[in-house]
Amino acid sequence: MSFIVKRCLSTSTAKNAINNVTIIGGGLMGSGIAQVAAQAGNNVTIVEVNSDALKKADIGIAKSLERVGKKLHKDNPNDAKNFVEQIRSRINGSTDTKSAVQDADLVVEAIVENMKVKHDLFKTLDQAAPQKTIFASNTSSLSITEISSVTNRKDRFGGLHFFNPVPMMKLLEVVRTENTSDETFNAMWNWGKAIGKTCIKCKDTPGFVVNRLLVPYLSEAIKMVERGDASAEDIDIAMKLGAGYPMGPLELADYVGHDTTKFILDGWHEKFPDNPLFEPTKILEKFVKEGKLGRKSGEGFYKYN
Ligand SMILES: CCCCCCCCCCCCCC(=O)CC(=O)SCCNC(=O)CCNC(=O)[C@H](O)C(C)(C)COP(=O)(O)OP(=O)(O)OC[C@H]1O[C@@H](n2cnc3c(N)ncnc32)[C@H](O)[C@@H]1OP(=O)(O)O
Ligand SMILES: NC(=O)C1=CN([C@@H]2O[C@H](COP(=O)(O)OP(=O)(O)OC[C@H]3O[C@@H](n4cnc5c(N)ncnc54)[C@H](O)[C@@H]3O)[C@@H](O)[C@H]2O)C=CC1
Repeated sequence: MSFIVKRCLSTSTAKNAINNVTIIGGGLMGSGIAQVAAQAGNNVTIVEVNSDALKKADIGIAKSLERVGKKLHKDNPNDAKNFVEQIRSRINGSTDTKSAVQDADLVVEAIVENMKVKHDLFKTLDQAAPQKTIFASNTSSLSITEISSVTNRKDRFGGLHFFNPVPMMKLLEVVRTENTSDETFNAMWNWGKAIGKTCIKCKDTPGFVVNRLLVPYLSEAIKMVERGDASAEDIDIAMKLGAGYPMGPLELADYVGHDTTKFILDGWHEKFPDNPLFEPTKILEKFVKEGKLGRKSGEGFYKYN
């Protein structure tokens, strides 16, 4: 009996199994997604625009894995080192989008938050990837239905929205459109669980669940600074000590990155022009113009070294 059960399980696992994962974009989010997939045993390929970007992703992943390795192997630095090397050996880098998806079971897109750029990418991916490949976007704020509209695999397309920093944040929003098939949704859901995330099911509505609530909150915090209602430091202290958040809203905005924040804001302003929450802000415009993108560039509301 147990043999039959096992055989049935392994057959269904094999059918929906996701082993080869290609992540497009190895920035803040893509490198974290690559790391957790590799930690779960997947063969991972990261696609970036050039070799410098791949190198940066590799360094970021190594640093994060060292933190995880130290925790897992507190008393044995050698085991910690082996852990890091073993996981890194499952991650390859490429600058050739087409060849990187040839054998992919799943492609997760984590490039800039811009519909046109995402459309250009998915047109290329749709031509290059085999029929079996599931496509997912990690978009924060764009419609998955609209992103998928340029492909011929709308049934094999969904959203996998991770949270920053990916290795630490337990949630994964699994987004299905009207066109996402049950098989695709189940494969994405099972993969999310297999890589250790707690999954929630979301419809393709603006901001899904978390960002529908988080964006107005961050937006109002930035407007409070702009109006001079309180300093960034005091607002952050207030929300940490008064509401129990691990980071204040301005620290969090620095953590997300102001280029991404501005992309989100501009996109929602275009979509909801009458909503004052999404009106352009001078602070964000200035930050992005000056290259002050937050933690990743060394300065935003705060300075980092
Ligand atoms: C006016 C208009 C404005 C428009 C505004 C529009 C705004 C739009 C923004 C929308 C944002 C969209 C983003 C999105 O789509 C969704 C998101 O991702 S939102 C972000 C969600 N993330 C959070 O909320 C993070 C909250 N912070 C935390 O949970 C903690 O602060 C954090 C875990 C990041 C760090 O913990 P902390 O105690 O503060 O610091 P430590 O450095 O001590 O770390 C604790 C612990 O964690 C380990 N660790 C941390 N980072 C990593 C890592 N990258 N890899 C591995 N391990 C990591 C660290 O080693 C520590 O472990 P110990 O065992 O405790 O030593
Ligand atoms: N920053 C955050 O906290 C979160 C961001 N997201 C979403 O994840 C996506 C990526 O965001 P981040 O990682 O923060 O951005 P990022 O700017 O850190 O990384 C994006 C990476 O994509 C690369 N890239 C751009 N075009 C590419 C292409 N055609 N092919 C290959 N690589 C390409 C860039 O070189 C860059 O390294 C966005 O859609 C964003 O909305 C989702 C959750 C949280």
